[in-house]
Amino acid sequence: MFARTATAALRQAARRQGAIAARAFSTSSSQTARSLGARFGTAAAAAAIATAGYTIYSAQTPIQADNALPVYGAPGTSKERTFIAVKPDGVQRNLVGEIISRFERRGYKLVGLKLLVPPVELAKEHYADLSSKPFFAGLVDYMTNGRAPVVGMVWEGPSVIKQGRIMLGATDPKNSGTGTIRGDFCLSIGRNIVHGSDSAESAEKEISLWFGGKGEVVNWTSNNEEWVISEN
Ligand SMILES: Nc1ncnc2c1ncn2[C@@H]1O[C@H](COP(=O)(O)OP(=O)(O)OP(=O)(O)O)[C@@H](O)[C@H]1O
Repeated sequence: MFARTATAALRQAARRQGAIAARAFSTSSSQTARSLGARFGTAAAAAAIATAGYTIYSAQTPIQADNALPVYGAPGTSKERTFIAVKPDGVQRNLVGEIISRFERRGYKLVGLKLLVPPVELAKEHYADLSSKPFFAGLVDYMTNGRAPVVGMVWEGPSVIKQGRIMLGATDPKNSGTGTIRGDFCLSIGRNIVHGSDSAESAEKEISLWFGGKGEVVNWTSNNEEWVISEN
């Protein structure tokens, strides 16, 4: 679907510029998208498909450029960031919208979002601290076997690392309180539907690992920020 969207954007840009008659843009490869963008000029280059997990990079100027801010944000400030993932069981169970909605309604800002089947090496690196556990192989397979993708997200806001973990609930749903995501939707530790960074160090590692590509995290200003974040 993303490939079709990008292709449509390229077609539209080409028509606007009166550049080249419409052609059959049937491919979705990033290389082709980029070369089409180059051929059709700046406007068409606004849509290009990258190889990693159907991420779409916009060539338009970011809404608010903040080049000094690393992708993992600034822990301890209102620009603190955490990595939250909806695991394959959460995607299968149609809980992506519910989970996004909880973070949005709390007031946190979505600054990174992607849908992907993670490569085995990525999952192994993500869970490297669990590599000696008996469930490690099963955990990596469940995350990477492609029976459903993972939705990776970066959320930003004050105390989002700690509060994100509270919103998720205890790792084992048997111990998760009602009102938490796991407490409301899960029964088993092997199918606990979400992941959240557990410290500033984890957030830095995980955001860099999952969203390290150029432009994958977007700095932007929410119009209602002053209504959500203030010490008066
Ligand atoms: N005993 C277990 N049996 C099966 N799977 C487990 C077990 N313990 C942990 N897991 C899986 O490994 C994941 C990572 O475990 P960890 O101890 O790091 O907890 P967590 O940080 O709360 O979880 P996550 O990293 O997914 O947010 C768990 O979310 C769960 O999916």
